[in-house]
Amino acid sequence: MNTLTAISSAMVQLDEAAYRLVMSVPEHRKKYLFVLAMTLVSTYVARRKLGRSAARNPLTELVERRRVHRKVGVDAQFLAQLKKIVPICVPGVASKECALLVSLAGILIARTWLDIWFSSFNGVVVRSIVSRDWQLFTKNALFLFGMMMWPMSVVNNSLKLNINMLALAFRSRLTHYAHDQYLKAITFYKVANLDNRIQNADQLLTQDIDKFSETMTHLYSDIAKPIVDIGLFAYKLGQSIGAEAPLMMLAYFVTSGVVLRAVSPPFGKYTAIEQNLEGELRYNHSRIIAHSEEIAFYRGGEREKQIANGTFQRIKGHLRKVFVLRFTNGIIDSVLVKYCATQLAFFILSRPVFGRNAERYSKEVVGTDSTKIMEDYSTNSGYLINLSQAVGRLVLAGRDLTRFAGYTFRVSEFFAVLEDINSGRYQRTMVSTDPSGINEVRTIDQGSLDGQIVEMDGVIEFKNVPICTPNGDILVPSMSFRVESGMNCLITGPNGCGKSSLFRILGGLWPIFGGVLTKPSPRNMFYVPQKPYLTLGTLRDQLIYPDVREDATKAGFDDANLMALLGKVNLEYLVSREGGWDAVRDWADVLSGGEKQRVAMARLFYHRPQFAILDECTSAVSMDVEGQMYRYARELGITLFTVSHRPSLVPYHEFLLRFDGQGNYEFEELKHDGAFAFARNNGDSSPSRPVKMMTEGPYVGDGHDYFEEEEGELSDDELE
Ligand SMILES: Nc1ncnc2c1ncn2[C@@H]1O[C@H](COP(=O)(O)OP(=O)(O)OP(=O)(O)O)[C@@H](O)[C@H]1O
Repeated sequence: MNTLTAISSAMVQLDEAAYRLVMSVPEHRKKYLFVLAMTLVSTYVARRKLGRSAARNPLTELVERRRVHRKVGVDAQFLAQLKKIVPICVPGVASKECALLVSLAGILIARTWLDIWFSSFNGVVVRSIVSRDWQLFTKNALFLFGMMMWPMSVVNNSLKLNINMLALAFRSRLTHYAHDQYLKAITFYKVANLDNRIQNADQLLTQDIDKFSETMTHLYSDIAKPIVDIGLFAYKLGQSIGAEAPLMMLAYFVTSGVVLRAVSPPFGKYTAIEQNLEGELRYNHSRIIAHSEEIAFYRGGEREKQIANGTFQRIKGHLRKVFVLRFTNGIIDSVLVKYCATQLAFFILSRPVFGRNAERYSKEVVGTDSTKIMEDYSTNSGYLINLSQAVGRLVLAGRDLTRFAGYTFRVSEFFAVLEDINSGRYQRTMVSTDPSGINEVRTIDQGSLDGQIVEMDGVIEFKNVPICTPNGDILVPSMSFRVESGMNCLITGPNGCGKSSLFRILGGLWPIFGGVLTKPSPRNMFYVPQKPYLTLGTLRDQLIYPDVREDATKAGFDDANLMALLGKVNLEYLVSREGGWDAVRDWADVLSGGEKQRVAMARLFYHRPQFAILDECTSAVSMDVEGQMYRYARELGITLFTVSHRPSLVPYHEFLLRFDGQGNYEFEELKHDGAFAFARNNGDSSPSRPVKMMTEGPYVGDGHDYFEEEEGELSDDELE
């Protein structure tokens, strides 16, 4: 009993102290103002520092430049972005996400009801102890609580489960949407190569979408529950102490919320910068993994370390300053949201005893049973704590909202870029060469370009088509030539003259700025690059990529047919060496350079397109196997466009397209000797060749024929 009396008298004293403290605020005002002023000054200084260092750091500068007119915060732009993303997350009232949102709301209400129940239950238990009523105590503390612990436990854990499921459902919707848009046609290529607004698509597709979904779900519960709590606890408190109690508390929180909003730094913007910097570091490391062999040969570890450390240093600098900012901001938060609110709570709780109606309360409610004060104090403080926590969560949710605005900005910008690209528009920032140093942002709308594409089988024709980079830089002002099915064409020229660019235009990767390009549909054209792409999956998957096994079966290919194709590139041994067609390996590591190129050629034979673009794709293959592969391609009726500097390939081509690297080109028919005749006589079914020469611009040969000299092979002169 002594302990209980001590507790109860301590509480009364605490109340009195709180009352006196509140009453004596004018004396303390100076101290409060001093602490507040100091905190504001340090916040301001940290913000200034962060702003300055962000401007110094080149990557942040880039981010800033791109966002120069787009402040990230909780504003109209944020709402507009959210309005676009939310329908993706919740597609309709009949969706699973809507059901999860409703069930989450139900669980939140149940949780609030349990909190209310617990507050009054607690009061009764305290009273039963103070009044030494064993029966009342056992009935409540043991039996009633023993029963209620089950629903409380179930509700609390259901809340966690529902929140996780909802976040996963949002993430799933967003990820599928992003995959659909990003992996549609060749959008992923355009994001990386044509448009330069998105730097780290991988991070956006994984981490940012995940964070966005998680934050949105938590914000829903952190906003919806407090709102319900505020209504219910304010009502209960009003019933118990009087309407002025919840009103005072709410008025205080609104005021402190306004102050907090005014002094809080733009954490949303800092989150966006942080995400960009993190993406940069991840990119550094993924590059090291992808190019480990080259880096190892160069002994480039030290240099890569410098680059990675430099990026990490920028993250560290940024985070340090954000942490300091959070610290100073946290002080204001705690003082305003926690401690000042607690003072007010003490004052409110003392109202029944010290307030205007203290006498009436003492006579009518308490009477002779002073333990009633204890019960009311406990119950009311439970209500008040819940009310304060609810408001506190709501105020802090406001801060999370700015972080959420950062994720929303990144995700919505990504989706906007994907939408732009899918509707044929891309944007590039051109690095300025003029002294003003102002970089130009150029938007290119493919729909408004003059170039025209005509789809026709059996022919590839360039008619006055300029070879331009996506920047609009002209490599060849106007190009015209025609190649029909069966007429192989060899392309040569110095580095950087536009050979691959021609293919990128032909393959539809780059836009066509003018003229008319006639070509077969994409499925009748196939590209074989110098560094073959090997997919994740089995050995069979490497051969039939991008088909899957079912497609291969439908096309009449079983493992025996595939083995025959491997035979055409002398790779039959691969099946037994790697453990069968279903073996799954990291193919980029287990195959040698030449083997990779031969697998890529076998893939070409599997697809058997009308036209194939071979971009130095046999550079690592021995010449005898190379010849064998070229002959087989002709047998299959595949017309080849080959970029190569090897004269040994001349016999397999009928035309030569030479770039001079100055914007001129020459398209000429090759005259062959016996070597060519040999090649043609091996199953050549080409139609008669039109002899057509188109030369654009004043082509002046520079004496260099752009063929490498190969020992034991025919030189260009010999072929002529
Ligand atoms: N994505 C791009 N955006 C802008 N310009 C590019 C892009 N890719 C290449 N270029 C530019 O186009 C020019 C021609 O490049 P291309 O790859 O066509 O050369 P190439 O003739 O194939 O050279 P190489 O023999 O070295 O492979 C280069 O100067 C390069 O700077």
